[in-house]
Amino acid sequence: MLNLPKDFLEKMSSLLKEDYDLFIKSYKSPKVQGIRINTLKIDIENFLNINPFHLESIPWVDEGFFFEEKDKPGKHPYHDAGLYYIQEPSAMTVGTVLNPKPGEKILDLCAAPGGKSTHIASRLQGKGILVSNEIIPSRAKILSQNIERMGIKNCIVTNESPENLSKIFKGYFHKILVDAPCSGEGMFRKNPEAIKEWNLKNVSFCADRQLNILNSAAEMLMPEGILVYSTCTFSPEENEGVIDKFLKKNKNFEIQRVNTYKYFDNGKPQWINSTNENLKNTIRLWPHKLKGEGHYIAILKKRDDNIYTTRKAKKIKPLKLKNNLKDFYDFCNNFLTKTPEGNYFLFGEHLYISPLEITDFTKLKVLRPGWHLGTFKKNRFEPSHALALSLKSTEVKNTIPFKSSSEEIYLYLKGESLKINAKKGWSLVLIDGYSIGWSKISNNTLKNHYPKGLRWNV
Ligand SMILES: C[S@@+](CC[C@H](N)C(=O)[O-])C[C@H]1O[C@@H](n2cnc3c(N)ncnc32)[C@H](O)[C@@H]1O
Repeated sequence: MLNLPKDFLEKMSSLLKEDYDLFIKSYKSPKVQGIRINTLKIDIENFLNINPFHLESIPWVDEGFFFEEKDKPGKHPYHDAGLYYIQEPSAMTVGTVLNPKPGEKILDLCAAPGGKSTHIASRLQGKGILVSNEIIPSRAKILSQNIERMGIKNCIVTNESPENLSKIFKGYFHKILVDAPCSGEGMFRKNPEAIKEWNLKNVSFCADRQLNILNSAAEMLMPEGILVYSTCTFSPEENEGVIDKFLKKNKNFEIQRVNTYKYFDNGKPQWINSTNENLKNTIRLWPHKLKGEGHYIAILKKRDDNIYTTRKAKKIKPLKLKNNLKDFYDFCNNFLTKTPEGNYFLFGEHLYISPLEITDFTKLKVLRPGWHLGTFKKNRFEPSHALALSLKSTEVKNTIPFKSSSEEIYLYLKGESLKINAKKGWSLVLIDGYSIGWSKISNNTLKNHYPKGLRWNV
């Protein structure tokens, strides 16, 4: 049994009353774990046909499945191929509640390590724009790697404060997710480290910070836009309390009912002595009521009051470096069945396609300005790992198909060269038909282009 703080236990006992014993009992059961199928790469039925794990459907998320501890999906090559994302089952609810639709412009304001962003991207199905932002640089890097691993093309990764972002993107987004930094009470079972950082002072610090983040988010939403707020904590101050304060200041927002599922609980206005009965239309997920950890989710809708207009942004500039593009076109003609098209954008020697119609990145810290296609080297173009992971086998001329049961796939992931009888040039390595990385063939040898930092060393 975890060593939970006394103040926390007293507070939960006074809030939960007769449910308290059940709640405490939930800390004796093991944490629940899930994978979410990346439908950008594989549909659910096809995944279930090749599934090597012991999976059970998560009833409230179409793409979600519980797995068993012994499965270790993080250590299977399918993970490296981006066929799924390991995500806590309650956390998967947030992407479902946001309900992204292809073509929408969506901001994930507190995005690292990327669970919800990768869910949003899979629902966008490559259409629309996702801006994934993370304020902490090291975490933003991990976010960017996860966006790459999942083969996402239409995402920009930024490393900014919500306040700075709001200066650039006024009234720009259809939907914004604020998955706020919180006191993490709902994750004590999954991440016991969070227990050490918990105290009542921190709860109130988190609540103030959450309100500031929400206020910045509100400015970036277009009229009729949807703002989803979520936390992984139980504390009413950080949940109903933050929403109540936000609504008092932002009169042009209203709560929208979250579709409930039989194991979800409703928000508790009585816990913050609020008269706003609409807070009951927000939801709480409890570890003693479902197979998942603690979460809180609210949907806020912005009324059309015409006070915000989309900022006039600079349009994408066409590329001037025609010679350099020739190497890219040569690569596409030789090795792809179709040239990727869109707003080409050069970031140093790196070629991207930006999903944004604006390029005013000068005032923003941008880690990934869009779909990374590759790098211009001397007299040649080298395709990127991001391009490999986003391509389907039918989109390239040459493939090296390995089975997940083969020895070769493990040798490839370890970065080894292999003797192989295949056509000269760039070839996409596949695992059971799904892209996992590049190789270059010459003299019947596969030169390994799996990124050095990702190679397996076991
Ligand atoms: C709950 S986590 C996000 C988890 C993520 N949405 C996911 O599903 O993988 C909250 C994130 O907010 C970031 N954060 C911390 N302070 C912040 C601030 N002042 N403004 C915005 N984000 C902040 C944290 O670094 C953290 O990565």
